[in-house]
Amino acid sequence: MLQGVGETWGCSIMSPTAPMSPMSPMPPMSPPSPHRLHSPAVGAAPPPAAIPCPAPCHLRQQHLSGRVHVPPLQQGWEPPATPPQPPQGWDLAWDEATRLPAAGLSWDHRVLCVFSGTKQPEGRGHSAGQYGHSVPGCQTRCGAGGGSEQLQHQPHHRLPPSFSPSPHLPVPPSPPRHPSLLPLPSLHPPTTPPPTLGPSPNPRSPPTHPTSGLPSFPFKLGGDAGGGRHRRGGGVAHLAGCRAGRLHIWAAQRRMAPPRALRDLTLALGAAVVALGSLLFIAWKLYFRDTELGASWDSWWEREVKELRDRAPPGSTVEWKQVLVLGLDGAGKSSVLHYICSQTARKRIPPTLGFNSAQLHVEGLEMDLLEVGGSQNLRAYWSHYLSGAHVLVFVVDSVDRERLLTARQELHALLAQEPRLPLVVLANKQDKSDALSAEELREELALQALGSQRELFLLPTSATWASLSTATSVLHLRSLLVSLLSQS
Ligand SMILES: Nc1nc2c(ncn2[C@@H]2O[C@H](COP(=O)(O)OP(=O)(O)OP(=O)(O)O)[C@@H](O)[C@H]2O)c(=O)[nH]1
Ligand SMILES: [Mg+2]
Repeated sequence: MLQGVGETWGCSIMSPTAPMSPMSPMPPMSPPSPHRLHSPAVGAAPPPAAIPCPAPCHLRQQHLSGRVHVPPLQQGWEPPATPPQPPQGWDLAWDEATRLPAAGLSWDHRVLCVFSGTKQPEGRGHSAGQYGHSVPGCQTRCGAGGGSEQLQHQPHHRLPPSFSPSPHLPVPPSPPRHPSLLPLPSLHPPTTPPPTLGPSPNPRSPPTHPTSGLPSFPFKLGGDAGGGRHRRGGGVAHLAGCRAGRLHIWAAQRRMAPPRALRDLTLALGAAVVALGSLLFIAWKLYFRDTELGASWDSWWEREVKELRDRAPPGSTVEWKQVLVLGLDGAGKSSVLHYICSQTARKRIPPTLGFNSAQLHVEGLEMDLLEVGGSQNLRAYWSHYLSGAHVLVFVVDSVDRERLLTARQELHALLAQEPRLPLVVLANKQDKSDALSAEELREELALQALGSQRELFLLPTSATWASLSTATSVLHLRSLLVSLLSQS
C-alpha cells in the first residue's frame, strides 16, 4: 500500500516504504563499514551479485512508485500509455541517491527522476527543485518543471553509459567511480523514440533521453526550470537527471516551441514595426530638413552666407566692412547675429567654441560679421581681430549682474588698443523683467570713461521673437551698422 509522505507545493509523492520529504535533512551517517547494495526486484533480470561498498553508507534499496493524479494532461500531449519501466539493474530510490555523494560514492552514475506532468494551474508556479529532492552532489535538485500537479513518480533509473550530457554545459571533471557501481548492467537506449516526441537528428541538437526520445536542455544549476520556459507549457519536464553536478531536463518539443500561427504572427508584427519605424524616421528627416532643428549651426551659417552672396548684385565692387562682435559668453552674440541675418529667433543656440561669421548685404553695403566666442579661454584672441574691424559690437547680458565688472574690464582693455574704433554696446536680453536698463548699464560699464574720440552707441536689444517689432529689436542694430559703415 502506498504511503503518503508529504504534501509539498501542491505535489504529493507517495512512497511504498519509508516517508521521504524533499527537504528533509539527511539522516546521520554511520561510521564507515562495508556495505552491499541490493538490486530491487524490478524486471526479469536477477539482481547483480553483492557489490562491496567500501565507503561508509547506509544505502537501502527503496522504491518510489507513487502516483498522484490531479487535472488531466494539457491538450495535445498524452503521457505514454505505459510509463517507462525501470531497467533491470540497480535502481536507487531518490533518498538513497541523494546520499550517494555523502556516502563517498560517485555521482557518476546518473540518477534520474522521472516525472510526467500536466498543465499548471493559473498562478501556480513551482520550481523544478520544489518537486525534486536535494541532491548534494549536484548542488541542485532534479524534478519536474512546469509546476505539474500530476506527477507520476517513477522509480529512479540509472542511465546507460551511452547517455551523454548536454553539450551546452561544461563538463566538470568526473569524480572517481566506485567499482561497485560499474558497469551499469542492463539499461539500453530504445531503438525507436515516440513519433511525436522524436529526438532531433541534428548532431548539434541537445541529447535526447533514450527511452522517451525527448530532447534535453541545459538547466541552470540551482535555478528554477519550472518557473522559466517550462512553466507555460505546464508539466513539460518529464525526465530530469543529474550527473556530477549536471542537470538536464527532457521536455516535449512541442511545448517548447511556440505554435506556428503564433510564430507567424510575431514575425508579421515585427516586420510591421520595422517598416513603420523606417517610415517615421524618413518623415522626421523630411520634416526637419528645412527647419532649424534639423540643421546644424554650421550649415545654418553656410546657408546664410550663400543666400547673402546670392543676393549681392553681380559684379559688385563694394568694399567689405568687418563688424567684430564680442562679449562674455552667454551674452547673446550668436543670437543677435542669427536674428540680424535671418530675422528669426532661436530658442537654443550652442555656445560658440571658436568663431562665427556671416556676410550681410544691406543697402549696397557688404558687411562681414565676425563673432568670437566669449568663454574665458577665447577672450585672449579678441584683440587679434581688432585691427581689421570697422566697428566693434559689444554684447552685454543685462541680467548678468555678477559679471558686469568682468564685462567692463574686458571692454576697456580692448578699447585701450583702439582709441578710435566705433563702438556699439548692446544691452541685450531686455525682454527679461530683471534686466538692467540701458542707463544703468552705461554706469556699470563706465562707458563715459571711454573717451570722446570714438563714436559710441548703447542699444537696448532683445533677440527674441517677441521683440521683432519692438523698440528693443535687434534690427535697429542693422540700421545703425549700415549708417556707421556707410560713413567710414
Ligand atoms: N531672453 C533672452 N534670451 C536671449 C537673448 N539673447 C540670447 N539669449 C539666450 O542666451 C543664451 C546665450 O545666447 P548666445 O547667443 O549663445 O550667447 P553668446 O554670446 O553667443 O555665447 P558664446 O557663444 O558662448 O560666447 C541662449 O540661450 C539664448 O537663447 C535675449 O535677447 N533674450
Ligand atoms: Mg555664440
